[in-house]
Amino acid sequence: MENDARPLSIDGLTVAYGARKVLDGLELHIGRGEIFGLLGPNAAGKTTLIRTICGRLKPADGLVRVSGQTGRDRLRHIGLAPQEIALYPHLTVQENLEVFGRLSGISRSALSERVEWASAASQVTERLGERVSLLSGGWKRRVNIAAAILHLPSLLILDEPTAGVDLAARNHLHEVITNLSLEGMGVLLATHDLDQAEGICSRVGLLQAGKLALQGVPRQLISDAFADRKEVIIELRRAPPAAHIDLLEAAGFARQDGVTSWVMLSGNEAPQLERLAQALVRSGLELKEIRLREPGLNSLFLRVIRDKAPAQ
Ligand SMILES: Nc1ncnc2c1ncn2[C@@H]1O[C@H](COP(=O)(O)OP(=O)(O)OP(=O)(O)O)[C@@H](O)[C@H]1O
Repeated sequence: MENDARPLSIDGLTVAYGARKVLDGLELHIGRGEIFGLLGPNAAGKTTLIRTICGRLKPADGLVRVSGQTGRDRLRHIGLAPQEIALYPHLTVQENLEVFGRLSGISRSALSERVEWASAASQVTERLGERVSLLSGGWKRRVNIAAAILHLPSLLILDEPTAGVDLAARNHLHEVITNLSLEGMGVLLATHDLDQAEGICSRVGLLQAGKLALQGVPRQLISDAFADRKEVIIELRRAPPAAHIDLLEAAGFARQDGVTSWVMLSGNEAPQLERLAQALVRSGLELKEIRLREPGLNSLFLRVIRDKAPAQ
């Protein structure tokens, strides 16, 4: 697009470490007010993509534009809240924000107003006077975001913003992120948490083989893939022996977590849970529970990853 002023516009991005291409012709566009969920298994290249957007890796090919700017000019439009908390633990929240504000080039006269705005937007105002080392993980993550937005970026990049925080703190962070998007920021949210992505992202993409394999609105992607089909979940009392694993796999079940939880996508007909449970018990499986679940992003991405994985 000519004069593309969207918060993020990436065309044909290829990044390699030596001969190994990690990103291969990737396309990604994030509009104002959009929260884009960057998903992908370990080593898919999420960090590589973030480092390239932030100018820390040089692409072999392609163009990254942030608010229409390329090269180093784009960097001042980016706010990055890295996965590792990047704050001075012995300084107070206010002192941290002042230091980061000065480092990002905010003038002394504008600094206190910006600190006030960023701390209100990240909901940390009540903790401004506290030392960062005394804050819980959830509060630190919010201060991390406040530090990233002081210079009013158009693109906010969040790398696993809720890693290691409890549910209440996670919901609070979601509120902060959603409010920032409502102010017009484009948000790139890298996460392993598919429930989180489904809950707050306007669009998501699965990074696989150097490209965004699936991109779209979460609910739409799920209904396109599954229509009205449901997932049958079974929980076993103990790990099944090899013969039973073969039997489960032959019936269409795949492992969920560990070896006692299995999932199967139903056909278009409503599944007969009772009959299925009886058949499993007759074949010797120690069934603890059987239930239905609506498929979600988890189910979709597991399916894509499995389908594309090389045969063992
Ligand atoms: N500096 C480097 N030199 C060589 N290879 C690298 C380098 N950094 C990353 N890689 C490789 O590139 C691939 C992508 O790594 P990257 O860290 O971008 O993935 P990721 O999706 O962020 O993973 P995770 O979810 O585990 O953080 C991996 O196979 C990794 O081993």
